[in-house]
Amino acid sequence: MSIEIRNVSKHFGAFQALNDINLDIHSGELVALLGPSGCGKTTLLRIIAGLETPDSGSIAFHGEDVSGHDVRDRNVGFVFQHYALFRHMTVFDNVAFGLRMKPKRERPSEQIIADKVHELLAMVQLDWLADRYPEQLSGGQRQRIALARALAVEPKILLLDEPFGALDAKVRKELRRWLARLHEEINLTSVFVTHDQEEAMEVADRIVVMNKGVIEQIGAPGEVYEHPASDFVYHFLGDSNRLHLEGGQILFRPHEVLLSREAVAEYHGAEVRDIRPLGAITRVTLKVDGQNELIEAEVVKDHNTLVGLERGERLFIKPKANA
Ligand SMILES: Nc1ncnc2c1ncn2[C@@H]1O[C@H](COP(=O)(O)OP(=O)(O)OP(=O)(O)O)[C@@H](O)[C@H]1O
Repeated sequence: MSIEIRNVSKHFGAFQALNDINLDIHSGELVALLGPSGCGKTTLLRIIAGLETPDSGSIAFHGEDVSGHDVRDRNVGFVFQHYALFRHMTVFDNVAFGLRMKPKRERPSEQIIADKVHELLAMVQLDWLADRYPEQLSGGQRQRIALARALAVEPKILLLDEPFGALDAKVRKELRRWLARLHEEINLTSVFVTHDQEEAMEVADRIVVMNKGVIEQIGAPGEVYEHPASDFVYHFLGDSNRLHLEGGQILFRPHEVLLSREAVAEYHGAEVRDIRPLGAITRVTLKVDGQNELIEAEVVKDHNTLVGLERGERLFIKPKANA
């Protein structure tokens, strides 16, 4: 099911949270809304869900205007960061909840509900936890159960608001990959809010970069990273360095740098301030002559300039030509 967002604006008092948002999300797509805190991501997600009403503009699902439809009639699933499971219910009952709440005419039999719940729990690979209570689960397990619960009513659209925000880095990574795989298996349209560019790059088919209530850029992860439409997008999508030159400046990413132990024409002399091995790469912090802003260079850990390198030594650097 596709989602068409047309000229959506939203104020909270004098504050404009969304300013004339236009966005088409294709059927089966996994789209990330990415931007800094307060840029309006959650507000847009809530408007898609029907939890919030825009001041102007419309939302259509597959061409049908749903602006006037109540949240219950939109058939969307949610997974929100703090959208807790019901504490007094087992995992099984949590996942069954949405089906049991259906009006009597549409409600499946208990047997069909049980089959469906076990199928969903198997899909999130947690069927063995069916009889547990939420407090007996880890954070990552709870998020997967929340996802199973959201999927139980077979929504055509799934909305995720920082679903992995509260988890530690390793579990987040596992869950992200798992979500991307799951998304390929069941043909859902999903919109995913995050302020973490790595999360958006890793999971999404397309990224919508937002800032101060407007969309700065829409594109595939590689596209927005390689061809940022604005300085804001460039800075938001990854670490960046600024080298001041006579009559201008160059922006470049930490990996877009050439290093040398010897002075070379067009290279800039710099003092090594810090050397951080980060696994496969090593980050070197440099103070370039004549500028106070530090530069971070990232090179493979066995790069020849790193051999025996110590703080305080001199290196020579040059941003790569395509930077
Ligand atoms: N109900 C409300 N009343 C007043 N202001 C609100 C309300 N909801 C949101 N806002 C404001 O609108 C702006 C956008 O909020 P929103 O939650 O959409 O941001 P966000 O991009 O999701 O940020 P975060 O990443 O911090 O969740 C914020 O400045 C927020 O304070």
